[in-house]
Amino acid sequence: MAAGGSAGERGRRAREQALELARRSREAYAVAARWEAGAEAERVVAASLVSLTAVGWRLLVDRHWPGTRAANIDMILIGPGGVFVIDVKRWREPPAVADDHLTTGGENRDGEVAKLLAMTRTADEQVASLGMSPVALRPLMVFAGHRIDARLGRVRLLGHPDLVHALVAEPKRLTPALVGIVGDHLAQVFPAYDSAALKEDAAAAPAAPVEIEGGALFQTEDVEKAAMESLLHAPIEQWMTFLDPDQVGLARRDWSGPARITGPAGTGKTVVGLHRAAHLAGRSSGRILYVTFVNNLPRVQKNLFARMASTFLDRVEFRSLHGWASAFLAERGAGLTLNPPRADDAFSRAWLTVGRDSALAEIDPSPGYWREEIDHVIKGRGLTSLEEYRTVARHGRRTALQPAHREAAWLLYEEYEMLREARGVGDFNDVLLAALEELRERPADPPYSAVIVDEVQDLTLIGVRLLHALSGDGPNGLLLIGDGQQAVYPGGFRLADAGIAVKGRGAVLRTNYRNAARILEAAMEVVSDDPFDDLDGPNPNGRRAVDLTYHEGEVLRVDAAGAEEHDRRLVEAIRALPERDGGGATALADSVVLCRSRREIEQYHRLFAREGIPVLRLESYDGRPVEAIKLGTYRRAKGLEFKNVFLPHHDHDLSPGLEKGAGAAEGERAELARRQLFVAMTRARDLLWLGSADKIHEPGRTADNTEL
Ligand SMILES: Nc1ncnc2c1ncn2[C@@H]1O[C@H](COP(=O)(O)OP(=O)(O)OP(=O)(O)O)[C@@H](O)[C@H]1O
Repeated sequence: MAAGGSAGERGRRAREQALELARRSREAYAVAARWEAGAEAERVVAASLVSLTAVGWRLLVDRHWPGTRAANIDMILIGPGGVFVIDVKRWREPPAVADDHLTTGGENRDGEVAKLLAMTRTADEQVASLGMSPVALRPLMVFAGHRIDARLGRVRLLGHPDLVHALVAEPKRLTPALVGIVGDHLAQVFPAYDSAALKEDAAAAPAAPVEIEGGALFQTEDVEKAAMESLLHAPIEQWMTFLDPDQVGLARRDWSGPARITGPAGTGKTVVGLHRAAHLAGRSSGRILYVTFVNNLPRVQKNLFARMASTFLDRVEFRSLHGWASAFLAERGAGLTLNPPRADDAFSRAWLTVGRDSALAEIDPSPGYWREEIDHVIKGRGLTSLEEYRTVARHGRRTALQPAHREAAWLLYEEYEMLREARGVGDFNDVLLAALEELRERPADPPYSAVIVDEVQDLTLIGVRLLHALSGDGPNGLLLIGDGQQAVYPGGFRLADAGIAVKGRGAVLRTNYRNAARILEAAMEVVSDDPFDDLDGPNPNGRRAVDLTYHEGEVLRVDAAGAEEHDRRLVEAIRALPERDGGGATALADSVVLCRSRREIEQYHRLFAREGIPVLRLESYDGRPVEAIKLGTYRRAKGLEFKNVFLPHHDHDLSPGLEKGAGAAEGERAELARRQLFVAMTRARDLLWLGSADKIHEPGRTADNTEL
């Protein structure tokens, strides 16, 4: 069901709200008449805002600006749509916005914008102490007697006829109780200059309704339309406005150089990253790059950001690392033909020629292990000579290599490079290497004022170097967010290898806001014995201290006698979702089936098609609700979350045979498989369905694990 009830119900509520506002506007006009003896136009502005108090808003008028001797803030408006710091302007000539400047009658008025922004920053401090993010606080310039609806950076500019419906249309951020709490707090810290000037509640004023000269304060139909629009949007989630004190502190902190945020799964790292992007966008006019490894995540993050801080949407670029690097190279006219299948083919040939029968087979006879060695260790670290490779610490790779193995691996790498170049194609690492070279020769223009990297643990060293080259070491320039326990690619590095120093600029989040306790416990069980690497060193203990925010949840384990029964029970469980969700018809929208391989995905896609269950592949998912079950790989699910998560054959890669008596390389593979499963399990908020079958159809391993 769409947000806010049925269409008929929404329409009725929107109409009621508009009529109530129109009725109250007459009373408000009378109140404003006593407050503002000045011009008619100003009285109308005041009356428009006072009338909003009839539908849950609170108005503070003529407040003292703390920290100044005599300055005042015209008004502060607190309501369902957030908090607005208001400056009322009575200009003879209409306001105009062009090229990021405010003018009137050809005169520049940027100084007044700067003053309003400075006032807003004081209010930012105050709301932050309540755990409220500055994204919910907006500077608003209202123009008496003129029409305008524009933005200038963070500042919204509205003419009085556009005022009421623009505010009513704002998505819902604050509940009535929160309007009260925030209003009381702000009333205290911004004391009234002359409290007798205007009663905050127009209803309490003993004024008789009067007819307003020149007609109504606003068009009732416009307000009705705006109220409808607001009701159509789902209310903004709580974390988009309120954070815990640690999170607010991190989002607003001033860092003198590169910084780093870590924390176990679901502790709000991305939430902080998004709020920080908004905070930085509000403080400078530069562009901000928000980058992550997985391809579809930027779309999801962009949509979240659009809901929580639409004002800054055009200032923050959400990109995947490879997407950004490819576009950057294309922009510079640097020709590199990215062709992963042909690069794979070059690798297969190289393996057959110099790998398969070499010393490498003693360690691991499967080419996949060595492809990863090249992708993540040799090329991924930008090594250029065997000498370098001989001594490099292969963080995160558990298998020790003798000199003969390193020599053989290097030979394989050189053969691969030769064959790849002969084909005239590049792989994903080549894109990053070329972008880094290009950037070192000709820096980005204009440069980014900040680069925020999410899920940094999935990047190769070259990827991190590239982003560091983009951001530099300046204050608040680079923020690395991630969690080594969720690394789903082998081979790591230390920040020192990338030349990045974060000493004294690191923080750890510890409160899990996502998973129900049972789900987190089941996930932790999988990795509790595995040490993991976090960019600044090894972490010996897989079981980490996490505070939980309590909510109900369930882990459903299904042990089927065979693959057929397993799949039948999976389909049954998916069909039972609406009932579980109390008859809700949108259960599929917040549910996902995650698989270990692409082949398994194809298999389940066919099954769901046969069963008439609508499917949306994660490649096409952008975070907006669609009434279809999502389907994707564990890796593709990085950074996402769903109410219900189904993991068919979840334990297939964890069979004890794989760990016991097997070589170190297989042990390493099993550890990686456990970590990937951990990531998949921690995507679930309320329901985690874990399927296993005694005799299953072997879906096979994909040779290519790349998820780009
Ligand atoms: N302050 C908060 N109040 C309420 N909910 C919150 C808060 N912070 C985060 N959340 C919730 O927790 C969820 C997880 O947050 P987020 O995705 O930022 O975690 P994460 O640490 O990046 O997770 P992961 O590393 O597993 O991807 C969010 O989607 C949000 O619903």
